[in-house]
Amino acid sequence: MATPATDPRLRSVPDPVVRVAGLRVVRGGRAVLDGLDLEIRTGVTGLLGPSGCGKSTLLRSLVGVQRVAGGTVEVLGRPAGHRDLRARVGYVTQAASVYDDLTVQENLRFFARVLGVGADAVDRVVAAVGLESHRGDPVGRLSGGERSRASLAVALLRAPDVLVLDEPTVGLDPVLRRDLWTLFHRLAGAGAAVLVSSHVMDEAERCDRLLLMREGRIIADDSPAGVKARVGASDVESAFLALVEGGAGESA
Ligand SMILES: Nc1ncnc2c1ncn2[C@@H]1O[C@H](COP(=O)(O)OP(=O)(O)OP(=O)(O)O)[C@@H](O)[C@H]1O
Repeated sequence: MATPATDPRLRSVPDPVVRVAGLRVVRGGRAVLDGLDLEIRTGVTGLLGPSGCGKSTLLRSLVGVQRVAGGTVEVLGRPAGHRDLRARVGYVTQAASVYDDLTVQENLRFFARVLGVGADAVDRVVAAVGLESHRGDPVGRLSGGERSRASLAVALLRAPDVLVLDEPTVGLDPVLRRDLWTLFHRLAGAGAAVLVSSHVMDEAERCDRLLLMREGRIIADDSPAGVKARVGASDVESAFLALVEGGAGESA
Protein backbone atom coordinates (compact mmCIF):
# COMPACT_ATOMS: atom_id res chain seq x y z
CA MET A 1 0.00 0.00 0.00
CA ALA A 2 1.27 3.47 -0.82
CA THR A 3 2.16 5.50 2.25
CA PRO A 4 3.65 8.97 2.65
CA ALA A 5 7.02 7.20 3.06
CA THR A 6 6.80 5.50 -0.32
CA ASP A 7 4.75 7.85 -2.42
CA PRO A 8 5.75 11.53 -2.60
CA ARG A 9 2.30 12.45 -3.93
CA LEU A 10 0.89 11.70 -0.50
CA ARG A 11 3.19 14.23 1.13
CA SER A 12 2.84 17.96 1.21
CA VAL A 13 5.58 19.70 -0.73
CA PRO A 14 5.76 23.48 -0.19
CA ASP A 15 6.17 25.78 -3.16
CA PRO A 16 8.87 26.86 -3.67
CA VAL A 17 10.60 23.70 -2.50
CA VAL A 18 13.95 25.43 -2.02
CA ARG A 19 14.63 29.05 -1.05
CA VAL A 20 18.17 30.39 -1.02
CA ALA A 21 18.81 33.95 0.15
CA GLY A 22 22.14 35.74 0.32
CA LEU A 23 24.12 32.50 0.29
CA ARG A 24 27.82 33.02 0.72
CA VAL A 25 30.34 30.18 0.66
CA VAL A 26 34.08 30.58 0.97
CA ARG A 27 36.33 27.73 -0.19
CA GLY A 28 40.10 27.84 -0.28
CA GLY A 29 40.02 31.47 0.92
CA ARG A 30 37.85 32.59 -2.03
CA ALA A 31 34.13 33.45 -2.12
CA VAL A 32 32.82 30.72 -4.45
CA LEU A 33 29.21 31.86 -3.89
CA ASP A 34 28.71 35.46 -2.88
CA GLY A 35 25.18 36.50 -2.02
CA LEU A 36 23.26 33.96 -4.10
CA ASP A 37 19.43 34.19 -4.21
CA LEU A 38 17.24 31.59 -5.90
CA GLU A 39 14.12 29.48 -5.61
CA ILE A 40 13.48 25.96 -6.89
CA ARG A 41 10.06 24.47 -7.54
CA THR A 42 8.83 20.97 -8.34
CA GLY A 43 9.72 19.62 -11.77
CA VAL A 44 13.14 19.08 -13.28
CA THR A 45 15.50 22.00 -12.79
CA GLY A 46 18.86 22.02 -14.54
CA LEU A 47 21.80 23.78 -12.91
CA LEU A 48 24.16 24.50 -15.75
CA GLY A 49 27.45 26.27 -15.95
CA PRO A 50 31.12 25.79 -16.72
CA SER A 51 33.41 23.63 -14.65
CA GLY A 52 34.37 25.36 -11.41
CA CYS A 53 31.52 27.91 -11.42
CA GLY A 54 30.17 26.61 -8.10
CA LYS A 55 27.48 24.07 -9.02
CA SER A 56 28.66 21.34 -6.63
CA THR A 57 29.16 23.93 -3.90
CA LEU A 58 25.55 25.08 -4.30
CA LEU A 59 24.25 21.49 -4.29
CA ARG A 60 26.30 20.70 -1.18
CA SER A 61 24.77 23.77 0.48
CA LEU A 62 21.26 22.57 -0.38
CA VAL A 63 21.80 19.19 1.24
CA GLY A 64 23.48 20.72 4.28
CA VAL A 65 27.00 19.32 3.91
CA GLN A 66 28.70 22.60 2.99
CA ARG A 67 29.95 25.06 5.60
CA VAL A 68 28.35 28.38 4.69
CA ALA A 69 29.69 31.82 5.55
CA GLY A 70 26.36 33.64 5.30
CA GLY A 71 22.76 33.67 4.09
CA THR A 72 19.98 31.11 4.43
CA VAL A 73 19.13 27.88 2.65
CA GLU A 74 15.67 26.49 3.28
CA VAL A 75 14.51 23.13 1.89
CA LEU A 76 10.88 22.00 2.32
CA GLY A 77 10.47 24.79 4.86
CA ARG A 78 13.41 23.63 7.04
CA PRO A 79 17.01 24.80 7.22
CA ALA A 80 19.18 22.72 4.83
CA GLY A 81 20.58 19.65 6.58
CA HIS A 82 17.80 19.59 9.22
CA ARG A 83 17.20 16.08 10.57
CA ASP A 84 13.57 16.15 9.36
CA LEU A 85 14.93 16.37 5.82
CA ARG A 86 17.01 13.19 5.93
CA ALA A 87 14.25 10.98 4.57
CA ARG A 88 12.97 13.60 2.17
CA VAL A 89 16.12 14.72 0.36
CA GLY A 90 18.15 12.37 -1.85
CA TYR A 91 21.66 13.36 -2.92
CA VAL A 92 23.87 11.63 -5.45
CA THR A 93 27.41 12.90 -5.89
CA GLN A 94 29.85 12.16 -8.67
CA ALA A 95 31.57 9.59 -6.43
CA ALA A 96 29.79 6.22 -6.32
CA SER A 97 28.34 5.58 -2.87
CA VAL A 98 27.93 1.83 -3.16
CA TYR A 99 30.13 -1.04 -2.01
CA ASP A 100 32.18 -2.63 -4.80
CA ASP A 101 32.32 -6.07 -3.23
CA LEU A 102 28.55 -6.38 -2.80
CA THR A 103 26.11 -7.08 -5.62
CA VAL A 104 23.58 -4.47 -6.69
CA GLN A 105 20.87 -6.31 -4.78
CA GLU A 106 23.04 -6.78 -1.65
CA ASN A 107 23.90 -3.07 -1.65
CA LEU A 108 20.27 -2.07 -1.94
CA ARG A 109 19.10 -4.53 0.71
CA PHE A 110 21.81 -3.24 3.03
CA PHE A 111 20.87 0.42 2.50
CA ALA A 112 17.16 -0.40 2.74
CA ARG A 113 17.78 -1.91 6.19
CA VAL A 114 19.93 1.02 7.29
CA LEU A 115 17.30 3.49 6.08
CA GLY A 116 14.41 1.50 7.55
CA VAL A 117 12.75 0.97 4.19
CA GLY A 118 10.81 -2.19 3.28
CA ALA A 119 12.47 -4.79 1.00
CA ASP A 120 9.83 -4.09 -1.69
CA ALA A 121 11.55 -0.76 -2.29
CA VAL A 122 14.58 -2.68 -3.62
CA ASP A 123 12.61 -4.10 -6.55
CA ARG A 124 11.08 -0.70 -7.24
CA VAL A 125 14.41 1.14 -7.46
CA VAL A 126 16.23 -1.61 -9.40
CA ALA A 127 13.50 -1.35 -12.04
CA ALA A 128 13.50 2.47 -11.91
CA VAL A 129 17.20 2.67 -12.85
CA GLY A 130 17.05 -0.27 -15.29
CA LEU A 131 19.52 -2.53 -13.48
CA GLU A 132 17.34 -5.67 -13.38
CA SER A 133 19.80 -7.71 -15.44
CA HIS A 134 22.71 -6.67 -13.17
CA ARG A 135 20.95 -7.31 -9.88
CA GLY A 136 23.31 -10.19 -9.00
CA ASP A 137 26.54 -8.57 -10.24
CA PRO A 138 29.13 -7.16 -7.81
CA VAL A 139 29.14 -3.38 -8.20
CA GLY A 140 32.94 -3.45 -8.71
CA ARG A 141 32.37 -5.25 -12.00
CA LEU A 142 29.81 -2.81 -13.39
CA SER A 143 30.56 -0.11 -15.96
CA GLY A 144 30.83 3.51 -14.78
CA GLY A 145 27.30 4.29 -15.93
CA GLU A 146 25.87 1.23 -14.23
CA ARG A 147 27.66 2.12 -11.00
CA SER A 148 26.23 5.62 -11.03
CA ARG A 149 22.78 4.18 -11.61
CA ALA A 150 23.32 1.89 -8.60
CA SER A 151 24.13 4.99 -6.50
CA LEU A 152 21.02 6.68 -7.83
CA ALA A 153 18.97 3.62 -6.87
CA VAL A 154 20.14 4.02 -3.25
CA ALA A 155 18.97 7.64 -3.26
CA LEU A 156 15.55 6.56 -4.56
CA LEU A 157 14.94 4.00 -1.79
CA ARG A 158 13.10 6.54 0.36
CA ALA A 159 11.16 8.10 -2.54
CA PRO A 160 12.58 11.56 -1.77
CA ASP A 161 10.61 14.77 -2.32
CA VAL A 162 13.80 16.51 -3.37
CA LEU A 163 16.43 14.75 -5.44
CA VAL A 164 19.77 16.50 -5.87
CA LEU A 165 21.97 14.99 -8.56
CA ASP A 166 25.50 16.21 -9.21
CA GLU A 167 26.32 15.51 -12.88
CA PRO A 168 24.46 12.18 -12.98
CA THR A 169 24.87 11.67 -16.72
CA VAL A 170 28.66 12.07 -16.97
CA GLY A 171 30.14 9.18 -18.94
CA LEU A 172 26.79 7.73 -19.97
CA ASP A 173 25.97 6.81 -23.54
CA PRO A 174 23.09 8.64 -25.28
CA VAL A 175 20.58 5.83 -24.67
CA LEU A 176 21.26 5.73 -20.93
CA ARG A 177 21.20 9.52 -20.73
CA ARG A 178 17.82 9.58 -22.42
CA ASP A 179 16.52 6.88 -20.07
CA LEU A 180 17.77 8.73 -17.00
CA TRP A 181 16.10 11.97 -18.12
CA THR A 182 12.88 10.02 -18.62
CA LEU A 183 13.26 8.76 -15.05
CA PHE A 184 13.88 12.29 -13.72
CA HIS A 185 10.67 13.47 -15.38
CA ARG A 186 8.75 10.50 -14.01
CA LEU A 187 9.92 11.36 -10.49
CA ALA A 188 9.02 15.01 -11.04
CA GLY A 189 5.63 13.93 -12.39
CA ALA A 190 5.08 12.14 -9.08
CA GLY A 191 5.53 15.48 -7.29
CA ALA A 192 9.27 15.64 -6.58
CA ALA A 193 11.68 18.50 -7.20
CA VAL A 194 14.60 17.12 -9.19
CA LEU A 195 17.70 19.29 -9.40
CA VAL A 196 20.30 18.11 -11.89
CA SER A 197 23.67 19.75 -12.43
CA SER A 198 25.48 19.45 -15.71
CA HIS A 199 28.05 21.27 -17.74
CA VAL A 200 26.66 19.74 -20.93
CA MET A 201 24.44 22.40 -22.43
CA ASP A 202 22.54 20.01 -24.70
CA GLU A 203 20.95 18.53 -21.58
CA ALA A 204 19.37 21.90 -20.88
CA GLU A 205 16.57 21.32 -23.35
CA ARG A 206 15.36 18.40 -21.27
CA CYS A 207 14.72 20.57 -18.18
CA ASP A 208 11.49 22.30 -17.15
CA ARG A 209 13.51 25.11 -15.66
CA LEU A 210 17.10 26.26 -16.01
CA LEU A 211 19.47 27.96 -13.64
CA LEU A 212 22.46 29.15 -15.62
CA MET A 213 25.45 29.80 -13.43
CA ARG A 214 28.71 31.55 -14.00
CA GLU A 215 31.45 32.36 -11.50
CA GLY A 216 29.20 31.76 -8.52
CA ARG A 217 26.28 33.83 -9.85
CA ILE A 218 22.95 32.88 -11.40
CA ILE A 219 22.87 34.65 -14.76
CA ALA A 220 19.49 33.26 -15.87
CA ASP A 221 16.57 31.56 -14.13
CA ASP A 222 13.95 30.66 -16.72
CA SER A 223 12.50 27.90 -18.91
CA PRO A 224 14.74 26.73 -21.78
CA ALA A 225 12.45 28.60 -24.20
CA GLY A 226 12.58 31.72 -22.03
CA VAL A 227 16.38 31.65 -21.81
CA LYS A 228 16.67 31.39 -25.59
CA ALA A 229 14.03 34.07 -26.22
CA ARG A 230 15.82 36.54 -23.95
CA VAL A 231 18.72 36.76 -26.37
CA GLY A 232 17.11 35.46 -29.56
CA ALA A 233 19.28 32.32 -29.56
CA SER A 234 18.35 29.02 -31.21
CA ASP A 235 19.92 26.82 -28.54
CA VAL A 236 20.75 27.16 -24.85
CA GLU A 237 24.51 27.03 -25.43
CA SER A 238 24.36 30.09 -27.71
CA ALA A 239 22.04 31.78 -25.22
CA PHE A 240 24.49 31.10 -22.39
CA LEU A 241 27.36 32.56 -24.41
CA ALA A 242 25.30 35.61 -25.35
CA LEU A 243 24.33 36.16 -21.71
CA VAL A 244 27.96 35.84 -20.61
CA GLU A 245 29.25 38.12 -23.35
CA GLY A 246 26.44 40.58 -22.77
CA GLY A 247 27.61 40.83 -19.18
CA ALA A 248 24.34 39.56 -17.70
CA GLY A 249 24.75 39.40 -13.98
CA GLU A 250 21.29 39.49 -12.52
CA SER A 251 18.91 36.54 -12.24
CA ALA A 252 15.63 36.95 -14.10
N1 LIG B 1 37.71 21.46 -1.15
C1 LIG B 1 37.93 22.63 -1.75
N2 LIG B 1 38.82 23.52 -1.25
C2 LIG B 1 39.03 24.70 -1.84
N3 LIG B 1 38.42 25.10 -2.95
C3 LIG B 1 37.54 24.26 -3.49
C4 LIG B 1 37.24 22.98 -2.94
N4 LIG B 1 36.31 22.39 -3.70
C5 LIG B 1 36.04 23.24 -4.71
N5 LIG B 1 36.76 24.35 -4.58
C6 LIG B 1 36.74 25.51 -5.49
O1 LIG B 1 35.43 26.03 -5.52
C7 LIG B 1 35.08 26.44 -6.84
C8 LIG B 1 33.75 25.83 -7.23
O2 LIG B 1 33.88 24.40 -7.24
P1 LIG B 1 32.62 23.48 -7.56
O3 LIG B 1 33.08 22.06 -7.36
O4 LIG B 1 31.46 23.96 -6.79
O5 LIG B 1 32.42 23.77 -9.11
P2 LIG B 1 31.50 23.02 -10.19
O6 LIG B 1 30.79 24.09 -10.93
O7 LIG B 1 30.69 21.97 -9.52
O8 LIG B 1 32.59 22.34 -11.13
P3 LIG B 1 32.54 20.95 -11.97
O9 LIG B 1 31.52 21.15 -13.07
O10 LIG B 1 33.93 20.86 -12.51
O11 LIG B 1 32.20 19.85 -11.01
C9 LIG B 1 36.24 26.03 -7.75
O12 LIG B 1 36.99 27.16 -8.04
C10 LIG B 1 37.03 25.07 -6.90
O13 LIG B 1 38.41 25.17 -7.20
